[in-house]
Amino acid sequence: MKKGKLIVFSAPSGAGKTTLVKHALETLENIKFSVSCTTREKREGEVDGKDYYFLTPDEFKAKIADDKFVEYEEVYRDNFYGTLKAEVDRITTEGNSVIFDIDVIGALNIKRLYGDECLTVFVNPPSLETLKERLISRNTESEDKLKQRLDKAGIEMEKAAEFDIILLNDDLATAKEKTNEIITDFLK
Ligand SMILES: Nc1nc2c(ncn2[C@@H]2O[C@H](COP(=O)(O)OP(=O)(O)O)[C@@H](O)[C@H]2O)c(=O)[nH]1
Ligand SMILES: Nc1ncnc2c1ncn2[C@@H]1O[C@H](COP(=O)(O)OP(=O)(O)O)[C@@H](O)[C@H]1O
Repeated sequence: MKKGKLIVFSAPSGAGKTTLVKHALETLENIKFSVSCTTREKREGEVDGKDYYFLTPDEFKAKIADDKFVEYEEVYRDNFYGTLKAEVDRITTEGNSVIFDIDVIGALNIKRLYGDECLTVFVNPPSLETLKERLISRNTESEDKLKQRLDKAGIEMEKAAEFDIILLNDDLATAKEKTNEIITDFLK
């Protein structure tokens, strides 16, 4: 059986990567989502084991000590996020490809580990102003968390050139179409 490949979507918070990754998962075959571990609080509508594995900081640290992660990061102050080795192995050995929604540093680390078997896609918002509007309209973050995410966005956008592909998410329908085209081409 052909082993699956890895497709990593990354972007500043609010750029739309979760929306685009969900669309790809709903409309394309043979790709599965790499469910990450996180210590952040569950948002309304999120499901443990589907959106994330929600862990306590102690549970997360135990997994670090047991060397269970391909990569992990302290993404925003006090919050850990990480990709489990077992998650990637399970999906690829089934013959499926893995799609990730992870931060910029994590994405570039995965690329370094998997090379040509991995495609990195940076989702670019049309502007920082639009990014802010999208984050406010998503209505998931407190004032303090919103600021953390916007502060980090500028630094993340400087890393865009290190990705294989930069995808503009302006008109949503166009970006969804482009997302599926990029993935289909890579998996050919
Ligand atoms: N390095 C790394 N980053 C992750 C992982 N899972 C999620 N992230 C990133 O952590 C950041 C925060 O994610 P989240 O709290 O869901 O907020 P959102 O990006 O605003 O929807 C985003 O950039 C995610 O892509 C992971 O396993 N590893
Ligand atoms: N092209 C777009 N135009 C307008 N709103 C969008 C677009 N893409 C995503 N959104 C909205 O912006 C918000 C942030 O998108 P989300 O996918 O959660 O971003 P991320 O996962 O990158 O943080 C959501 O409310 C989403 O519905």
